[in-house]
Amino acid sequence: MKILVDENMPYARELFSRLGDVKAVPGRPIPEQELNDADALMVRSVTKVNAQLLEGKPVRFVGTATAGTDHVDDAWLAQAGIGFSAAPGCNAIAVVEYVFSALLLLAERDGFTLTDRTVGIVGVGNVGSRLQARLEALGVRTLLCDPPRADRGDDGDFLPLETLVRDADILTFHTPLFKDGPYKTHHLADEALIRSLKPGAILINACRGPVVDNAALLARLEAGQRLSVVLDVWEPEPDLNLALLARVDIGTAHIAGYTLEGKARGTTQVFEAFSEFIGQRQQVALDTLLPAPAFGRLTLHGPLDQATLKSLVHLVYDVRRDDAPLRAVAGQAGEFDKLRKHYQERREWSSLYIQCDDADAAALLAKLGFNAVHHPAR
Ligand SMILES: NC(=O)C1=CN([C@@H]2O[C@H](COP(=O)(O)OP(=O)(O)OC[C@H]3O[C@@H](n4cnc5c(N)ncnc54)[C@H](O)[C@@H]3O)[C@@H](O)[C@H]2O)C=CC1
Ligand SMILES: O=C(O)C(=O)[C@H](O)COP(=O)(O)O
Repeated sequence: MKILVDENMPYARELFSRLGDVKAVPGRPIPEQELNDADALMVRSVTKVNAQLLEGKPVRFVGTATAGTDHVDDAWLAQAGIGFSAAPGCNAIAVVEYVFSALLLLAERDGFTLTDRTVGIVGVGNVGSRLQARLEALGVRTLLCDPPRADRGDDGDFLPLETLVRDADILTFHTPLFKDGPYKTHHLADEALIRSLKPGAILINACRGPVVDNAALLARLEAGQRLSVVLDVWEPEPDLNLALLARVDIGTAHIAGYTLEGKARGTTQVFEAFSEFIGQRQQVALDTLLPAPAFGRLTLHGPLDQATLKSLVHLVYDVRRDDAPLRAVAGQAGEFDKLRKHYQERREWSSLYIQCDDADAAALLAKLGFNAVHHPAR
């Protein structure tokens, strides 16, 4: 059995070779001749999976090691009898930590305290709900918008998008990309929405580029609207608008979800789904795959304030590490994808073991997702 895997999928060769012959290939563009004798295809978000790619090919299963599935025509796969699995939630923690890294940076630069700000979260799924939990643990007020969940009667105080636009100081988008339908998210942040944001607001998009109308955003920034912007995703990718990149406060190459843990979870989730699909069910413990992190352990003396939290967060991941390289190469053919392919290892906060002599600091850091314990000073 031949299993084609995207070369940007850590641990794929190691895992899938338990089930068949593995060939690693680029995802954009994917070498289509490799599909002529492939039984299974494991992709990431850069590969469009549809009839045009797979009609008449022997592929019986497609896995995508991603949370988003807008690159996959799952309705066509279903009618063609091709099995399909995504990796919901695999990189949600990574995206949350990206957002925190950006917010703590802007807070220090602009001299504000996060607990004095209200954060509007649009899309309260795997990413949005974890972001809400961590912000609330820190004492930050959140406002939530998720019409599909509200319509399903899920627990939660879901508000109309207009309320978030009116009341939030920070508006962050974590929805799928729906091009149409009752919950359409394409250009959800349009000119009118952007214009209505509070003066000095922060707009974050770490879901899919077209959820924010990039041309309208650029026009508002060029018109002098007081707005800070964090963009991890662009309209379009990989050929983002250079004028927009020059105007945003933080700009990165669609790497918010790129922790090693997040990517490894993506690979293991599709591996487990495929093993089940072929009747050879296997499960993988993530910690058997991951290497030891660069920072093992540290001691925190005294209480946790915002500046200390920023130091800890940025010790693990500082978003500037990804902003500068994008600005350096944007506009050069192939460089956006190269940044993503050769991504420097990044870990999650849980990889940092922190001994705190202050019990409240330990409890808060643990709630935020660090591996923190209280260890009284002697
Ligand atoms: N930048 C990156 O590296 C990453 C980007 N993503 C993107 O972020 C999206 C969200 O990720 P997850 O939270 O894991 O997905 P999820 O599917 O768990 O959550 C999405 C939430 O958005 C809600 N939603 C759908 N339509 C909406 C609308 N019109 N208005 C408001 N809410 C709406 C859904 O009901 C759901 O609760 C993914 O679909 C993916 O496109 C995800 C991971 C990494
Ligand atoms: O999971 C998702 O959805 C994402 O956006 C991924 O983090 C994107 O990574 P690639 O699949 O494009 O490598």
